[in-house]
Amino acid sequence: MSLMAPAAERKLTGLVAATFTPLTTQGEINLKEIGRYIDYLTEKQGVNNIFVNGTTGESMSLSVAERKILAEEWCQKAKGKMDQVIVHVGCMNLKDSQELAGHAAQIGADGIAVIAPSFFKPSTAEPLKMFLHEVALAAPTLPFYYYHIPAVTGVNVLASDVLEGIEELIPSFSGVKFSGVDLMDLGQCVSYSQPRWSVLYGVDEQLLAALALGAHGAVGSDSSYMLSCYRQIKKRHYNLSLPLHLCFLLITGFDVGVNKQLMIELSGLNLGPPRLPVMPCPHEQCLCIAQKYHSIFPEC
Ligand SMILES: CC(=O)N[C@@H]([C@@H](O)[C@H](O)[C@H](O)CO)[C@@H](O)CC(=O)C(=O)O
Repeated sequence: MSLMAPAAERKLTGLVAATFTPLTTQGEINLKEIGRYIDYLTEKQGVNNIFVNGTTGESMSLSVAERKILAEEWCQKAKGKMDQVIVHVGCMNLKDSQELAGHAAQIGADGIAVIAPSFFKPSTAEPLKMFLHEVALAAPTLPFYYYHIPAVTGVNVLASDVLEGIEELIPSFSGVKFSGVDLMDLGQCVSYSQPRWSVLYGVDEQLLAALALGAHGAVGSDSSYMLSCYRQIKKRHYNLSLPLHLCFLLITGFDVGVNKQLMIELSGLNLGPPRLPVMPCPHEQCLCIAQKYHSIFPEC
């Protein structure tokens, strides 16, 4: 019997790694690498919490069946090694999202996150909250996080408007993964946040500002390979190196393909290529980014 309190009683804080989805060179999901990935995160990066099948994990390019198999493998391999596994279950339609939410509950996930559907977009907070409510009903006891990422979804509804009154609609509501750049909206979310909620920031380039505004932690792809580095930065007061590194990445053209390749270079994991339409990173560009990374963080 586990002595750990149920996830609903464990507030999610700190740096949560958004994981990449390992694929084979033929583009099929590669379950074999997940155990090694978890060990790399716990042993080399000191990661305790993961966020799977999100943007970094290319969830929207995966089938529902693939997402289920992956979520199951992440949860199984994380047992006894990670504190919490949050599974992103948002899809373009309600039925698939509900199916994945119910599945996440069955496989012992510690929480679910849901993105706004972005083909038929909600134009105000109300229909979005109704959508989130319907998904939450499929897994009513699992901590529920709203995943706000307006630059990707094109859903320009303030996260703070979504949060207002949501605890009455979704009793399992546990916070927001805020991947927007509007720090005023983030601040509003923090001030509206209930004691057991987590406001987790997701734009790594602005993480320091978000923490200053009271965010309780972060969910980011960079935590997969930079967490040990963040600790060095904290120790040595290199506060500016982090945005510097990330800004360099952005200038050189940063997307999931580049990010995945950088993770492969730094971790040695076999993560394979991204799935179309995301293109793999040209080898030269990746070497150049890895070199820059090592020049800014020689000790990492
Ligand atoms: C659009 C995107 O991929 N954003 C990343 C960031 O960590 C991002 O890679 C970083 O800020 C560098 O731009 C995360 O917010 C994504 C994330 O947490 C997820 O996988 O769901």
